[in-house]
Amino acid sequence: MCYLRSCIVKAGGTGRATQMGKTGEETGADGSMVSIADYYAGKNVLITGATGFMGKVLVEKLLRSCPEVQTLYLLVRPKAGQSMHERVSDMMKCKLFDRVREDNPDFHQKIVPISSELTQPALAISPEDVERLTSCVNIIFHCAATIRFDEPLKHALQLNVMATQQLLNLAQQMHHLQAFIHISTAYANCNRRHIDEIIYPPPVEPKKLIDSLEWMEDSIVRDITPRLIGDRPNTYTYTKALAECVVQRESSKLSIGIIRPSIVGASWQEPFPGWIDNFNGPSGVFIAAGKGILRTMRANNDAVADLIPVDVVINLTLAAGWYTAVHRPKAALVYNCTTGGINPFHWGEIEHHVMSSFKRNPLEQAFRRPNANITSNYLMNQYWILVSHKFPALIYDLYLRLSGQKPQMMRIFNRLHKAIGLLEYFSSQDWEWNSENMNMLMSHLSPEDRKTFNFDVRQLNWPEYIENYCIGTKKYVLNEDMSDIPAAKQHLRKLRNIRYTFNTLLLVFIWRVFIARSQMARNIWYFVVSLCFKFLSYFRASSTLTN
Ligand SMILES: CCCCCCCC/C=C\CCCCCCCC(=O)SCCNC(=O)CCNC(=O)[C@H](O)C(C)(C)COP(=O)(O)OP(=O)(O)OC[C@H]1O[C@@H](n2cnc3c(N)ncnc32)[C@H](O)[C@@H]1OP(=O)(O)O
Ligand SMILES: NC(=O)C1=CN([C@@H]2O[C@H](COP(=O)(O)OP(=O)(O)OC[C@H]3O[C@@H](n4cnc5c(N)ncnc54)[C@H](OP(=O)(O)O)[C@@H]3O)[C@@H](O)[C@H]2O)C=CC1
Repeated sequence: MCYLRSCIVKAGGTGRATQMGKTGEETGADGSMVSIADYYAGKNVLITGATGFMGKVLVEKLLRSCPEVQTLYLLVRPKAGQSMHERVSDMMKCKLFDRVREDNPDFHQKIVPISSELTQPALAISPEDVERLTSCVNIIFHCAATIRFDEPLKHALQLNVMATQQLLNLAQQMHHLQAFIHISTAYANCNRRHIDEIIYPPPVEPKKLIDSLEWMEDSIVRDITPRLIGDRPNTYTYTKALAECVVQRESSKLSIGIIRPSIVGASWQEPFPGWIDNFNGPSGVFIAAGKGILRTMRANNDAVADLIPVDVVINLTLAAGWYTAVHRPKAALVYNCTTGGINPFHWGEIEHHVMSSFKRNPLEQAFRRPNANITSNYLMNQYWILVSHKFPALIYDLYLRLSGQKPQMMRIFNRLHKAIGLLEYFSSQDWEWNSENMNMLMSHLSPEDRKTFNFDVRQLNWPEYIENYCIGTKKYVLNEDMSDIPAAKQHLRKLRNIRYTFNTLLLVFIWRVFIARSQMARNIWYFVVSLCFKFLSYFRASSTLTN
């Protein structure tokens, strides 16, 4: 991590290294503010994290709604045996880009991948590429991050904090840079209940932490991590808070905007409703519930579920890029991008709508009928984990073993428990975010831009959104076909019949055991049977009389 320390020292030591590019294009010929699409026309944009969930949506929206944009430079690394070019070309083939492809089949010509590994010295960008970027980039969107909650602290620090610092260093060498937009998270300060659009003092001086961790063995870092992160739940929120501080320190040299989305979910409207491509956050929980695997989770029914659709976040991000470049605010502007204070929806309501949506549009080959319940009671949750997760998993694994297959259900449940254990912190409490800057930004948009770059979540209809979200997980995450819904419904009916049969057999068994042992149980049984007989004979007699 030696080079990382040097880059932070370097950044702190340099004077005003960058002359923020002047364009003279901020206002139209008549003195009015340029529209967002007009602003991006002819601009060169640098994007990190473009292969990720939000990065892809950002690239798509820029190409579709700002068709005159000059070039998108994407910092990408080779991964899983695929070269950077193969990765970008695969990305552009994905369904998300269908609308752009229709409008402009040659859109790929605007995309230039740049090889970069963000955890390496100088971001591992070649000198030629550095030259190219510093001479032409006008705006940077920094989306790359590790969003894993269980990331070892050193790695989270390298990617979320140090890579951000290195990118800021690069930004300062850019001759025509007008805005640097950093994607943070609304939970960077989740140790507070009320969160304003300001950058709070960091939990620790980032440079000091880097210096101290540099010489430490990974095992020691692991041991002291809980002490370091203190009242934050994971290394992710901790390092994102440090990153904000690092970004803010450059705000005298660069025009900076910081976007803080809450829990980013499937798209609301654009490019089509329900687009989602991963298991992160609530998506994995929805899928596990839809497959009938997840039956119980700790969450507060009445706590606000601060989900925000990905297209809303991206529209706000592009608008913030425009505003930052045009207005050049003196201090970094923070935009809390949340729904809770504007159009609240609660975890209890989410549970209800997710369940009813998966009943209407079931997933294929469900393990059990979808029926998940959330509870804030720890003991209750543990009870249901035992009865509804572990017991069925044991039985199913026994069945797999007996039929000569490898048992797998217990392993799946263990992973599920680990994942939901990490999410429960966020579903068991609520936060209040101030969103004045989001409102301020909206008030600066022309009516046309407000439509094209819509981030007005007051219009969001939650039940409809959740329905499209669930369908999106089915279609785009699990690649299931909607035409298979009748078969999936048939499968659910089969599962219901199996359950009824199993329950009946269990009841008869328990009763038989009970009856064999107790005279009182036998008496009750005869009494109930004779009552039924009497009722039946009365019913038959009265129906004969009426006829
Ligand atoms: C009825 C409903 C009721 C609702 C109740 C409430 C629900 C919601 C609750 C609360 C949501 C709150 C969320 C707060 C958010 C904060 C906001 C942000 O700022 S950041 C974003 C958040 N970040 C994360 O969500 C990362 C969380 N994930 C992780 O940290 C790790 O993934 C973890 C620890 C959960 C699991 O790690 P591993 O190493 O065990 O597993 P791995 O490799 O990540 O994935 C597991 C399996 O999933 C597949 N998988 C993962 N992503 C995939 C993809 N995109 N496509 C296909 N498969 C994928 C993988 O291939 C793997 O499957 P194979 O075992 O290999 O078969
Ligand atoms: N998803 C959410 O709910 C929320 C996300 N955010 C923030 O939004 C941003 C984007 O999140 P999201 O799109 O969901 O995350 P993803 O995990 O989907 O994407 C992360 C991106 O970062 C890139 N990346 C990671 N490590 C490196 C590396 N070493 N070198 C180069 N690139 C790297 C990934 O590239 P590769 O494909 O090569 O791995 C990928 O493109 C993050 O900053 C996150 O903190 C904020 C709030 C909520």
